Amino acid sequence: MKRPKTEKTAVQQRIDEASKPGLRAASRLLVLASLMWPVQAAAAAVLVDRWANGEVDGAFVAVAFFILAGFARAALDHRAGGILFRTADAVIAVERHTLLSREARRATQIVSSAELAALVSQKLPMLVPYLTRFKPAMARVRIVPFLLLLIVFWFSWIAGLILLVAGPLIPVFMALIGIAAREASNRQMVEIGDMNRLLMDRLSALADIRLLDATSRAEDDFATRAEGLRARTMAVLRVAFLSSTVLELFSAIGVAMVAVYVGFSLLGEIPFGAWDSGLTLAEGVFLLLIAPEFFQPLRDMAAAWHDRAGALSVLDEMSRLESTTGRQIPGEGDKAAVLTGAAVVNTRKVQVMRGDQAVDLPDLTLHPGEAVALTGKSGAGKTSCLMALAGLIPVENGEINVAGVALSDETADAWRTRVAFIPQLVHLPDVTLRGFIDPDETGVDPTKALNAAQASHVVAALPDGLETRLGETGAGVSGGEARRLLLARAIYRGSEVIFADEPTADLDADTTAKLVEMLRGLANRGAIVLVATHDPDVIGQMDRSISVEVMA
Ligand SMILES: Nc1ncnc2c1ncn2[C@@H]1O[C@H](COP(=O)(O)OP(=O)(O)OP(=O)(O)O)[C@@H](O)[C@H]1O
Repeated sequence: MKRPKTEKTAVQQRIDEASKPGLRAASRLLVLASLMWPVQAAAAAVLVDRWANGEVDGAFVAVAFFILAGFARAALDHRAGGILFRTADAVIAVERHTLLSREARRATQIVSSAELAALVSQKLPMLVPYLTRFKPAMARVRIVPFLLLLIVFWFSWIAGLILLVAGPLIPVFMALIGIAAREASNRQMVEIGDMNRLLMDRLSALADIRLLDATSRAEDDFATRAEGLRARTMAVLRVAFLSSTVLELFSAIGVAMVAVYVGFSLLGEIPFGAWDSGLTLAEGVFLLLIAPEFFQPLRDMAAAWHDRAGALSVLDEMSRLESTTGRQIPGEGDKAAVLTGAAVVNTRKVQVMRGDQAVDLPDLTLHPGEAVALTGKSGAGKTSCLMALAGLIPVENGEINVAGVALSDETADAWRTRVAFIPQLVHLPDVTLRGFIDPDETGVDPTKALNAAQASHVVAALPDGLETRLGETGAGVSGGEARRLLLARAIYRGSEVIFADEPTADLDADTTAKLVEMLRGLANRGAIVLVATHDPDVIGQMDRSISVEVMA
């Protein structure tokens, strides 16, 4: 009865499918390359035989065969290697893109960004040795040893029998070791993710750690984690070394036994084993050269065995992530057909989910040219409302209409091109300020927009002005300055709709007044300006206000 195979996950099936043509082509070339060795072995055997008999006839032909087959083997290996690496790179590029675009669209993140970074940058590349070493080694194991066994049996049933007994022991032991390898790799993968999460967490809290005088505790945490990772990595290496040792042992015993048989047979001590009168010198040399090659595909497979275990752990993690469904940000995060309607915004009985909490949004209609304040108690749902209107969180119930169409997966991308969203906490990418304000590289001077957003002095204070790199590794700017830079970008790009979340928080009265004047100016020029705020002065200067109420 056939044993049921372990179900392949969707990720595994997709990767198998995508890598199949490349792997198939490369495996054919590799099998062909392996079969060059019997040609070389035959040429070497003829050469030794002629030399022992003092004949030179045909020696040059044998040498030529040996060299030509060697070149053919190297060329085939080289070509196969190229195909394999190109295939693996392409598969990983697609998987990385799929993974990042899916996780970027999640409304609620299910893994930390540190774990995701570890998966994308450290774990995904572990599929390369799986695709370039393990898979082709498996393909060769299925063909080459059997063909070589046939050849060996043709000359001697004893040599054939030795290989037949020693060969299968290797896969049996590898399968046993494989279980341990899989578990060790799983534990190592978890540890890599945990280490990255701890690193990100502690780095983002460096100032707090110093303030709380907890530096040595943080160091101890790291030391413990690093020790854990070291132990897990050593466990993987132990399994890898153990598998290599087992394999080397069996292949050495197999080759030695063939050598002993050939030696004694040539000395006439073992008169049986060959099909007729006994082995000739050429046949003996040929068998001696073939025996190690019989084990070579098995050795390659064993050397790549822990690559398989590592890759399967990565595939498991990818499958778990892929099978966890959840709410998604609407749209594809891609370019989309333009929405032609006037930028009127309208909501009806909209409810959004924030974590497990349902947040009800007020029914509202916004027209171009309006400056509106969004008010409400802290936690009432002002930020949620702005995000929903900008198409940054999905709608659970009700409907949002924008530019004459329902805000949906199909329309969200196009809508967002018309919207500028200014959050409370701005994440600045690691690009120059010029690149940040002008991502499409239009080359138009951003000075006017920066002046309008009260941000010109921010630029003046930066070491390289507009060419200063921002973001994590660049020059820092304050929260209020970052929001003004984002406003400058909205002005520069001519955004028709501006959703600003407490844009005047942390600003002095003078800057607040100028900023509000600027926002009013944008509305006067036809933009929709919706500002979430607690500031009564700001509320007073808007055309009207809409209140977000906490539902009972
Ligand atoms: N990422 C999140 N995950 C889970 N719950 C959230 C999340 N963001 C907000 N919430 C919850 O949703 C509710 C609305 O939050 P929201 O930030 O929209 O309120 P807000 O009116 O903007 O508050 P504030 O004036 O303090 O900024 C709050 O109860 C909040 O705890």
